[in-house]
Amino acid sequence: MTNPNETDSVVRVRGLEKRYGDLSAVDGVSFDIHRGETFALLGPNGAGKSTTIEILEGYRTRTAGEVSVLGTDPARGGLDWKARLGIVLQSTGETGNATVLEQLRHFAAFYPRPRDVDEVIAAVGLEAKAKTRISKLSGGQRRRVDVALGIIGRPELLFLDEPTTGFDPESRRDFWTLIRQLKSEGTTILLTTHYLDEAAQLSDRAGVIAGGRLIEIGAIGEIGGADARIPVVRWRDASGALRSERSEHPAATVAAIVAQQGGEPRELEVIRPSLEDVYLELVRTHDSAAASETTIDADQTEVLS
Ligand SMILES: Nc1ncnc2c1ncn2[C@@H]1O[C@H](COP(=O)(O)OP(=O)(O)OP(=O)(O)O)[C@@H](O)[C@H]1O
Repeated sequence: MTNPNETDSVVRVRGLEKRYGDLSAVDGVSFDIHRGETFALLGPNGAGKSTTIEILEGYRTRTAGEVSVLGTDPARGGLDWKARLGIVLQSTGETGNATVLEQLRHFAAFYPRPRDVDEVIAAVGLEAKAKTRISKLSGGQRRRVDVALGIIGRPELLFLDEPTTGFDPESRRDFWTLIRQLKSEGTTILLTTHYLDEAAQLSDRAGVIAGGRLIEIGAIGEIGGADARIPVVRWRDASGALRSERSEHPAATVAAIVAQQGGEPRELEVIRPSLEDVYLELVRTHDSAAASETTIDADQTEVLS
């Protein structure tokens, strides 16, 4: 059956592969991003996130697979297509002699329907630095310039590759407000981040990529499956041993422990696994499966040789 949303896919990726020599950096990845949604691509260092994003942005060629971004193959995207994208690359690129205001005005002129430069400067919290040279800004402030440049063209699709690296906690919260505002205006967003709380706060859906493969995809609250979010009750029992039990009815479990121990259990806590807990478990399971596959391969090589 066809996915009813499939026709509304802003990004459509099927069987994407990227090899660097012998290394398979992206290995058969498929996913869609629907209009207006925020999709997080999560995964450990070297998983293949930036490679995937840069292929979608038209910055990297692919080895195999089909890709469509705003209805166009990025390998053949022209200037009109590029003007519909907003891109915040992983590395901080802006170091020039221009001031924040000059740089934004300069870039705004490339787009047919740019946002108001002063509004963008305010949105990224750089009013006090508008007339400062970018080379004199702190790392976190330069990152805000990157974000400002990414949104100045009023993009339909915004790529954010680790956008808040180097932000202080308050700036991250301000950034989240900005992203929510862009989302409410209908912007489709592809986000990569190592801050799982950020992904949980901002995204509608997420894909987890490890070793170049998509190991999980789904609604942000359902990643890892329903069981992954079952609360865990932890306590220290009468012998001093640390115990834990997953329970869909944690209050009843706690009551049973109290009854059994005849009093307040020591160090009692009820934890609802966060996206970070679920993500770490997924990646750990993937790593141990990949390690045992390697062992099996090595064993077979021995038998065959
Ligand atoms: N230009 C390149 N030439 C060779 N190998 C590369 C190149 N770019 C990336 N790789 C390799 O491809 C794999 C995927 O890299 P990629 O940058 O896509 O990972 P990532 O998921 O974005 O990681 P991070 O979270 O560290 O940014 C890594 O093993 C990396 O070393």
